[in-house]
Amino acid sequence: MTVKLEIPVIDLAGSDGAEREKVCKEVVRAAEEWGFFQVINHGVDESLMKKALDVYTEFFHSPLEEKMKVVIPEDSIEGWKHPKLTQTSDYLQHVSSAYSAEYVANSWIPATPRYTKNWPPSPSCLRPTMIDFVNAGTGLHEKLLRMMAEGIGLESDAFVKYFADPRVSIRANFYPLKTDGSFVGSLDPHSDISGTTLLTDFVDGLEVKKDETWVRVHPLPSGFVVNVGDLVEILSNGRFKSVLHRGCPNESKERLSVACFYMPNDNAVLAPLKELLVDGQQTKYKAVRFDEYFESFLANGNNLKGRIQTLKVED
Ligand SMILES: O=C(O)CCC(=O)C(=O)O
Ligand SMILES: [Fe+2]
Repeated sequence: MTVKLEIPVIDLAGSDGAEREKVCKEVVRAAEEWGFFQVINHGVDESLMKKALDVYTEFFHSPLEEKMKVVIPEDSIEGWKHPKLTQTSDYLQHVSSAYSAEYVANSWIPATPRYTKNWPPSPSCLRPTMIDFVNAGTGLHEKLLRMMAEGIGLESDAFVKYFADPRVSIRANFYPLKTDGSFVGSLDPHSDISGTTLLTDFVDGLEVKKDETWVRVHPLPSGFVVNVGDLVEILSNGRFKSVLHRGCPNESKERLSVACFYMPNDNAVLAPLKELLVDGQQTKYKAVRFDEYFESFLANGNNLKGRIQTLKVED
């Protein structure tokens, strides 16, 4: 008999009351064993999640001239990119070689001119929707990081304190339904550069590496798919896993995924938490400043787990 593997589903309904300790342990187990899980009853309004998918669906279906207004400029990674219809700048070359689906990526927090200038102007409800969405998403990221810390016996803010003045980015990936001869990209295997990532996605297509197999995720309509990013792997000294995953088109439906990345500010220095280096535990990662880690991502791309390997301390 083959056992069908599924990423864990965690109900957060009791997580602010008497059940908190139990739910924290479930989050910890999922972050250790899978690096991926789904959460339900997470407190983010389901209609806001649906609206976020709707505004991006409208964006991807808008005429080329509309999308070209926010095409990724030469010196940036923020904006819209289509692997066949847009140029790839030198700056983006390494990153985009591993990424071949049509996408739009923007940082929404902080809302400084560096980022706001390439926010899609249409549809007109995209900006207000996404501002609400990233604020709600930020609350959930913080909550999950607190639960991970509490679940391993640390102070609740042991992880979140590294994310003061965070950068919160959205990457919407579009996988149209393949009709004969038409181009449909996919997102090559990668780990995320974030602390944590929340994925909103109602159609199957995400696949997660578990040991040596690719496991397909079946997203629950009102749930978020959560994954541990490289930065939480580093902070937890490898206890929580930032695992490879890939985005595939669906065989019978158009598919859209909206990833919300929770990242620290540029100056944050990430290293395994001192509280975890007890009882002979050695540090497994070198300290790195977030802007430098991000630059290494731009310079080397997402070549599987290559990026985080550069920080590994030899045994
Ligand atoms: O589209 C997907 O299923 C994966 C999205 C993803 O992993 C990302 O945007 O980082
Ligand atoms: Fe990802």
